[in-house]
Amino acid sequence: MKTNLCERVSAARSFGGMQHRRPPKQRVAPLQLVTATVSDDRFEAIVKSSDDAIISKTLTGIITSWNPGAEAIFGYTEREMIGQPMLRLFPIERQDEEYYILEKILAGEPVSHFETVRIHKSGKPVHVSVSISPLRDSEGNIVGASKIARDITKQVELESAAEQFRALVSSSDDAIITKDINGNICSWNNAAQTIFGYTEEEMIGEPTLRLFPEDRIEEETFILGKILAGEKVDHFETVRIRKDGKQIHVSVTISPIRDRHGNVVGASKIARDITPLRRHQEKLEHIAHYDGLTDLPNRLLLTDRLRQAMALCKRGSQQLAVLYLDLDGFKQINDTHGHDVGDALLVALSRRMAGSLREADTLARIGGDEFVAVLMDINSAEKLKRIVGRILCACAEPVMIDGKRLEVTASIGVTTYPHDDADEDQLMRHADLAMYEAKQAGKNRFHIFDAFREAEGKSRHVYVRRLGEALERNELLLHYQPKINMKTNEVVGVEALIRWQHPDRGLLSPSAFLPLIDGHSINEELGIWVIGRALAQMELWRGQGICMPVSVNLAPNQLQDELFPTILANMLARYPDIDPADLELEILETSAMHDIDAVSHVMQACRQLGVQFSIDDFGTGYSSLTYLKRLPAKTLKIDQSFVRDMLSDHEDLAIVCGVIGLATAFQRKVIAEGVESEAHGKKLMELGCELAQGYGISRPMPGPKMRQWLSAWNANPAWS
Ligand SMILES: Nc1nc2c(ncn2[C@@H]2O[C@H](COP(=O)(O)OP(=O)(O)OP(=O)(O)O)[C@@H](O)[C@H]2O)c(=O)[nH]1
Repeated sequence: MKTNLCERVSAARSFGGMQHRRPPKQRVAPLQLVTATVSDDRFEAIVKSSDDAIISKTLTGIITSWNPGAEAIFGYTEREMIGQPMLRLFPIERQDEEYYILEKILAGEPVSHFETVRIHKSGKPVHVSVSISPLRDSEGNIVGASKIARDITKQVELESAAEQFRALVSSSDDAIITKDINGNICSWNNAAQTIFGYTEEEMIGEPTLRLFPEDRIEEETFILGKILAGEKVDHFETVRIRKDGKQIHVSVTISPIRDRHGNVVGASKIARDITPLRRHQEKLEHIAHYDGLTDLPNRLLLTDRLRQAMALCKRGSQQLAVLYLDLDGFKQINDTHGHDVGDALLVALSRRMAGSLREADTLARIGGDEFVAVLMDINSAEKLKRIVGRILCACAEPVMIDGKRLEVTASIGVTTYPHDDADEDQLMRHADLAMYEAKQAGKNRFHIFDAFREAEGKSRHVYVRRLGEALERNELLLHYQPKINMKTNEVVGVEALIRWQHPDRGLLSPSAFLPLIDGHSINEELGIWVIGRALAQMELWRGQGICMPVSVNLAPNQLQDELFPTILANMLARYPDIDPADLELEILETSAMHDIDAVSHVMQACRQLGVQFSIDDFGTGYSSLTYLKRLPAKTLKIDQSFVRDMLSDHEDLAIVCGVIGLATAFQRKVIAEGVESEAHGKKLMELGCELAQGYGISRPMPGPKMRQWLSAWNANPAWS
């Protein structure tokens, strides 16, 4: 091609040389003058009114005529172009075309519908289709050329755009499909073939429904409805079926196709295969919601499922159970056999446990060797216990791993909803607390969370605050219950008992508020307050000539407080006239047993101050004799529960006898609480217990009433 072009160029140049031999002023006649046959006004009118450029030029390429069409296409006026070389319109890279054209013309040959590019006066390219014919004089000599050029820029641009579009469609990774208004496919690109597996031949004219899974057929109605309404369906994620039957996830955008009147005549659809993306998402979601080792739901999914289950329960008035399970002795397995064996055991046990649950239940692994199960539709305690028992068995059965027989057990905490009316986090926390209790109780068992106790716990802080206020507002007071020697009828002392004069609820006995602050430090505060108030009362009575021992109850933790003896010493120092031996501190048998070393140490320090001790509720704490020996208590108080029933219950009577025997053996005094009748008193004296306290003698009374009571008692002794 290149050689041809060169040849064309050199031929044209030599032709150009020939032109130079003509006289320079010789002018080529205008087209209309040299055309022998058509030279009338009509011809000129046609030329002038033509939309095409009609131009004539000499054999040297000099323009000799230029019609308005040429002006419209190339931008130059006739005046600007007459006498100018035709080359002025040629882009540099196409200038050799002029030589080629002139060569053809010189050879008497026309150039037909030659599509090329010329330059508009503005510098913009103009696409033209040119036809060039030789112009001859009357003798038939070729004297020039006539050229008709049609502006085809728009057409070329359209074709180019269409071409680009075709390239785009065929190289797209997205399926690009068009369909008619009936849903039949009109075009199908390469990517559509790749994505759906069908060739163009197989799909043209076919309904797009062929790609729809059966359960999604109605989507086509929805899509067509939108399209007919002139609306677009944007990034609609759905599922389609490949030729090989496999399901694929696609994101489709469907737009209406309109004719030039604006009527919707079909739809174009761009479908992207998002199956890998979806799989990836599913994988990520799985990782986010399932435990990597056991493939059980993790805490996140569990919380979600529990929330749904709770909503279901609320609607259907059913009950669910949350089980918090922790394996017993799992660390030992890891330590002895290695982590991998531990892992294998976790997997084996989680399968077993899951197998012992029902379809609707959920088992989740929430960490190390901890699992949570949500059991649905638990309508009886028996059913719950049966399932929990099954899980315990599933865990306790040996597992063979790598020829090793491994055995663990599980501790399970249980709570039920809505009985335990908490949110999902609290339910798990409650089950966890119950699991801890199961561990404490010896493992390989379950413990059911006590929602009632928890409710009490909630009101506890309210009580603590309220009791603090009660102390400040002087709402607390002491009542005193006499203790007598039944044999001598002598009043041997009184026990100070706390009361709360509640502004709304009236006079409250300790059982109404002390259990609610059990374990809280306000207990010790109250204990100190009681001692202070009792000492003040003793001082008052002394002024009235009443001198008798007063016993007060110590808070359980007071005996573990090393500072207590110092506090007590300071209090006693404020009442120098009171004999410390008249102050008796009553301690609970159960709290004294808690830390025998510390307790006996504090008791000894208090004894040094001169105060006495008695052990309250004796018989309820199963103290060992060794403990009893170590506690420097002068008196044992027989718990009222034994005393009250000893007349009818042989076992209680045996305990009362036992305590009296112990007191005698250890040379302690013994006093019976809960003496309600004369018969009780007589029996106790028979058994060797002379000291007594109870409703049969007197109810507790305010301090100011004591004087009156004492004189009445002395005047009328009930025991003889
Ligand atoms: N093999 C294995 N061990 C784990 C994994 N996650 C946590 N652990 C171990 O599991 C043990 C769980 O601790 P504990 O529950 O206190 O151990 P335990 O012996 O069962 O103690 P108790 O519950 O009091 O009976 C720890 O030793 C953890 O290191 C795990 O994914 N695989």
